[in-house]
Amino acid sequence: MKITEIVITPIAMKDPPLRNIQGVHQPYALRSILQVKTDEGLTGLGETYGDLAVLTKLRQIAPRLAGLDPFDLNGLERIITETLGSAAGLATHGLVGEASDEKTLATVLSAFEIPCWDLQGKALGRPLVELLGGKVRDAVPYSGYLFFKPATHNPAPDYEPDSWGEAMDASGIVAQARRMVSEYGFKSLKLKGGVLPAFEEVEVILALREAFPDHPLRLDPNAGWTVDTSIAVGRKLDGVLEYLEDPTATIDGMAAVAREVSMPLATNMAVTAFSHLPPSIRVDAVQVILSDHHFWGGLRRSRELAAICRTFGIGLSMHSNSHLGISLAAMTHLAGATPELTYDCDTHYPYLVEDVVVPGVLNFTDGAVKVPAGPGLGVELDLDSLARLGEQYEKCGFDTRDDVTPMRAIQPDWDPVIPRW
Ligand SMILES: O=C([O-])C(=O)C[C@H](O)[C@@H](O)C(=O)[O-]
Ligand SMILES: [Mg+2]
Repeated sequence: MKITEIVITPIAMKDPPLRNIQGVHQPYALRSILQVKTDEGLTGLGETYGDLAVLTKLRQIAPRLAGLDPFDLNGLERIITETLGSAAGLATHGLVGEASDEKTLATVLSAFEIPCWDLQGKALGRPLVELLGGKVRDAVPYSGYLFFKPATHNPAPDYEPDSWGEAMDASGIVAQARRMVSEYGFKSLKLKGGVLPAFEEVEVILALREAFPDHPLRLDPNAGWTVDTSIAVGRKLDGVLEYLEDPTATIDGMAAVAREVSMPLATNMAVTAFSHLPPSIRVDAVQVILSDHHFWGGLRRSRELAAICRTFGIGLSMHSNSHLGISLAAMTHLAGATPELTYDCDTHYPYLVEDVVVPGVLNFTDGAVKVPAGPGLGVELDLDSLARLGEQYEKCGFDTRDDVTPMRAIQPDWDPVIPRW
């Protein structure tokens, strides 16, 4: 089997005004959808970031992959490494740690690796989970991801406001959690923090604890706090949190907090590449790593990360950014075959109102998504939806994720400073 053509379609999907330390989500989230076509008539699907900097790199690589066998993942990596060379780091939105050449290569590799896996599965007539060693679980549990949010974007886009309404205080977040739990059955809850002053977020967590006595809870202010604030919050939430995620920036900062608090510290900001592991392990900076195949280099690399975590006694969870069904399918196959992944994975999927995959395969039951049974990723591309979301991209008026500018429309003097509290 040989790759003959790669079609890359940037798309924009409606996204609610979700708040975080940087500001607020734009009215559309951007993704790139990949169709890798072969001489055998099979098409492998992929999904990654839609930011122009990523898209440009994908377009640079795509023509060079003509003739490659989708089973040759080492060959894929070689072509990408040779083409990008010592590529300057991709600009990122600041919520997944520092940009670096290592992460640029890992991001681009992952974007093309997933469609190759999809092709391998399709060629063999086997679901991807079987190519990764077989199922260790039939369904992958996800956590309910809670966000502070205003009711509408400002200015409001020309589509119906999202159905989640405003959630800027404890009662709004508890109501959001109730809907997440009743509609999706989530068994754990994660609050995106860094929005209110730290001790107000503590009160929101305590309200969640009261409303959901048995749900493991997580709080993630995306490095919005100083070391001292993080320690004070950690002490106050002793026995309440399953883990505290990225309270403060840097490996040294996390290590200083970890020495003083009882709960595990988790990260998708301080340790986001293999080169971060030795310095982090040396000082026991983090006890849980949120893997993300989109920037850790794909599924093979994610499994290598899992092995390192197992070796060093580090827990493994999974990070998400706003994503569509192709990414959810890849996350579910990976988690379905990775025994080290013992924490419920993150997902933004409940906030999605439009997708490029044909509905029916990816459903949440009791908070979990069944590992798709069809060949490869087990999801089918809906070409009409792809075209519509592609048109939406052309019209949306931006080509890069930016949470700061829309926040300044709400608060003109907004400064996304870290740490804030
Ligand atoms: O765990 C995290 O840090 C994230 O999920 C990063 C995301 O970008 C989140 O902050 C968001 O969607 O605003
Ligand atoms: Mg995080």
